[in-house]
Amino acid sequence: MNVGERHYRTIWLSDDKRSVEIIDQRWLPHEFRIERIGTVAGIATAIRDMWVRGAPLIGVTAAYGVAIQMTDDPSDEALDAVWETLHRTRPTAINLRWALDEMRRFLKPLAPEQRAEAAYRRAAEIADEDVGLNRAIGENGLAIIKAIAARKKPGETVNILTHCNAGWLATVDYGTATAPIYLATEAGIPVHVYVDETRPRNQGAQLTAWEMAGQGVPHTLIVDNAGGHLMQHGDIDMVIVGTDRTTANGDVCNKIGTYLKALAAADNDVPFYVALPSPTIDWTVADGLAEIPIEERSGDEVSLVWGKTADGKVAQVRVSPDATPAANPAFDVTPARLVTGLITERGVAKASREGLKAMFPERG
Ligand SMILES: CSC[C@@H](O)[C@@H](O)C(=O)COP(=O)(O)O
Repeated sequence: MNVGERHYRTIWLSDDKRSVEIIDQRWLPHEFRIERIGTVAGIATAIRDMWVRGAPLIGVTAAYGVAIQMTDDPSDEALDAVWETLHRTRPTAINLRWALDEMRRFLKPLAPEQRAEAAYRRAAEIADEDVGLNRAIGENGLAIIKAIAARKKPGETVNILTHCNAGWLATVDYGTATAPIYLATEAGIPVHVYVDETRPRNQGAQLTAWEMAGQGVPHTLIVDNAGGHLMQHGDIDMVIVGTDRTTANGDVCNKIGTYLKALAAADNDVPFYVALPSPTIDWTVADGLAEIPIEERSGDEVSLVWGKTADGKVAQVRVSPDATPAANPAFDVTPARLVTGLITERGVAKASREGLKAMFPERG
C-alpha cells in the first residue's frame, strides 16, 4: 500500500541483509514509525507486544525471526529453541505455528552452514506468497461485491461492515478482508465501509480507519455496539472480517466481538463473509469453541486507552476506576453455521468440512 507517495510492505529486509524493518503499529494513526529489529528477542517482543499483529504478518515476522537465529547459531538445537520461543508469543493465530513449522521443515534437512542463507530466502518467499494469496482473495471477494452492486440503483454504494484490522497492516500487503474492498474501489464500484472501533485495542479506529483514509476509501467509524442497529435499518449489505484460525469444520476464530456481529448478521439476513489465506486453516482442529486457545491479554488494555492529547502528544488515559479489575479475552469463535462463505485464494468455500475439502482436496 502507499503511504503518501511511497509504496510500503509491512515488513522488509534491512540494508544490512540481516535485520528486518517493520512499521511499528503501536503508534498509528498518530505517528508513522519504522523499527529495525535484529535479534530473536526483539522479534518476540514485537509479536507479543503487537508492534506487528494480524495473523499473516505474525507468521511472516516469525519466519524472519528464525532466519535471524540461523545467522547466530544454525544448529538443530537453536532451530528447535527459536521455534519454542516464538511460538510462545501469541497463542491464537495459527499462521504463527504454520510459518514456524514451515521454516523448520525446510531448514532441518540442510547442513547448518547452509541454513542462514536458505532461511532468509524462504522467509522472503513466505512474504511474497502472502501478497499473492491476498491479491487472489481480493479477486474472489470482488465478485461478491460486484454481485451486490449489480442489485443496487445506479450510484448507490455497497455498504460493508468490518471488524478489527484484517487489512494491509495485518498482512504483508493488501490485507485479507480489505483486499476485495481495495479492488472494488480500483474498479470504480462505489463502496462505503463501516469500521468497528474494536475495543480494547482499537485496531479498527486506529489502523483500519487509517488505511481507508490513506487509500481514499469512503468510510465511517462506529462503536462496536452499533453494527446490529445499522443492520436492522438496512444500512449494511455485507460483513467481511478476517480470521486468526479457521477450523477444518469452518468455525472462525477472530478478534473478540466478531461472534456478536455474526449473530446480528444472521438475524438480519446480512451476508457474513470471512476472508482467509489457506495458512490460516488449522486442519488439525474441528471444534473451534472447544479446541482453539484464546489469548487472554492484560486487563490494562481495557482500563487504559491510547490516544493523542490536545497538545499533540500520544498518551495513555485510564477509563475505569483504579480498583476495578478487567478481563481481556482477545478472540472469540463464530460457529460455521453463522458464516455465509469463506473467501480463500482459490474461491469462496462453504463454511463446512465438505466446503473446505472441496476447495482444498489435497488436505482432505
Ligand atoms: C488478516 S488478519 C486476520 C486477523 O488476524 C485479524 O482479524 C485479527 O483479529 C487481528 O488481531 P490482533 O490481535 O490485532 O493481532
